[in-house]
Amino acid sequence: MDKLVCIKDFMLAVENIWDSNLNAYYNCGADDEITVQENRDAFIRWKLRPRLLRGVSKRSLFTTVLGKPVNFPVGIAPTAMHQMAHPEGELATARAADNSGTIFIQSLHSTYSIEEVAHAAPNSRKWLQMALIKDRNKMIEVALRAKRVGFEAIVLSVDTCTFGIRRNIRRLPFKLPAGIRLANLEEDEMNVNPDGFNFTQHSELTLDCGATWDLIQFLKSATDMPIIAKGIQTFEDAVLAVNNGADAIFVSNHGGRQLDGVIPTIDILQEVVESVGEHVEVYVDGGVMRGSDVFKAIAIGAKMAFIGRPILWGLGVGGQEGVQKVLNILKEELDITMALTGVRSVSEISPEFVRTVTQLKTLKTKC
Ligand SMILES: Cc1cc2nc3c(=O)[nH]c(=O)nc-3n(C[C@H](O)[C@H](O)[C@H](O)COP(=O)(O)O)c2cc1C
Ligand SMILES: CCCCCCC(=O)C(=O)O
Repeated sequence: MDKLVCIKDFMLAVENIWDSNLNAYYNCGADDEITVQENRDAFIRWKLRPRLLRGVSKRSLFTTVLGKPVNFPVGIAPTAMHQMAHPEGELATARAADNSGTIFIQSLHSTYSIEEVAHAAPNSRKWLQMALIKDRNKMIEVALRAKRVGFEAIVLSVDTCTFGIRRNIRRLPFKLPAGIRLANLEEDEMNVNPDGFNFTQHSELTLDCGATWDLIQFLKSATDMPIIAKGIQTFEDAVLAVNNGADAIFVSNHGGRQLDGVIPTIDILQEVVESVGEHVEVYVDGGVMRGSDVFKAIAIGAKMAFIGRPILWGLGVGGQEGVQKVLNILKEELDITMALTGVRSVSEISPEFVRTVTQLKTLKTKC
């Protein structure tokens, strides 16, 4: 792993480790995968404005999220079925998050249970991702189990009432490797009938396209846990989520896996921060691959940036060590970006440090 010095190196390395099945599932996006690419391209359009000679020999990446500390503002977004990437699956991911001092969002569709993850990383910060499943009793039961073992919050994925069309996994078609089970959902169709697994069928059977905003208040009252609305892509929905009780907003397009052709997340962030940022924290994910991407997200107003695929690439390359290295790379890159832009702490990162290419063209300067 010594030769892997940036996140892109991990992305390329894992291609030779995973078979076509895993490469297709983990890396796919929806339809033409335009949004997958544009999430990345949009970061490139945002440019940095470094300020110089500002005495930055001592720097701190420490921040707080939902009132508690993290060592740096990069967390692990929920991604399903980590055991396909590495035998230690979510146990390795949670331990890496713990060692790095950041948050792990465990997917409801994980291959180790919430209790197993809590046991592996008892003192770490953990949130549980909840899907829009039809069975409300199950939703509450799993959330309360998570609360009992120390999960702090529920991340409700409001963008997934069905799965987007992921052509590459249809073409194969994707097959679940033997022995992979959804550990939190014993009676799930996938566990009962693993050979017949098919994403479209699975979403029709288990997910609820009838869900509405009152689900946030329902989940909050039933669990008495903070609810984070994940998948928000407009300021209108950010306001609705907050008015319906959301404690934080997570700007995400699911890494381009749901609706293709949407606005890249980094470009939506500003309108969401302007509409609800005074009341709740705002997080973002989608295409974050460099410490400078994290810096840009924080400058626009995010409290934290999250990463999905890079964690799976780290897991595939080297289990816990691989995930830790991915997190360390982003941490170091963010630190160097801070030094070179002239900021000493995460709280000093502000909108004055970024401009979009379009803003630069219209900018009036005077001396
Ligand atoms: C393989 C894979 C599985 C995912 N599983 C989930 C999931 O179970 N729940 C969820 O809310 N989001 C899921 N996501 C979306 C991620 O949480 C996140 O929004 C996305 O990966 C961010 O983009 P990035 O991969 O470019 O960092 C998944 C993404 C990938 C790539
Ligand atoms: C039966 C497992 C389905 C999990 C889907 C996870 C997900 O959201 C994804 O994008 O893939």
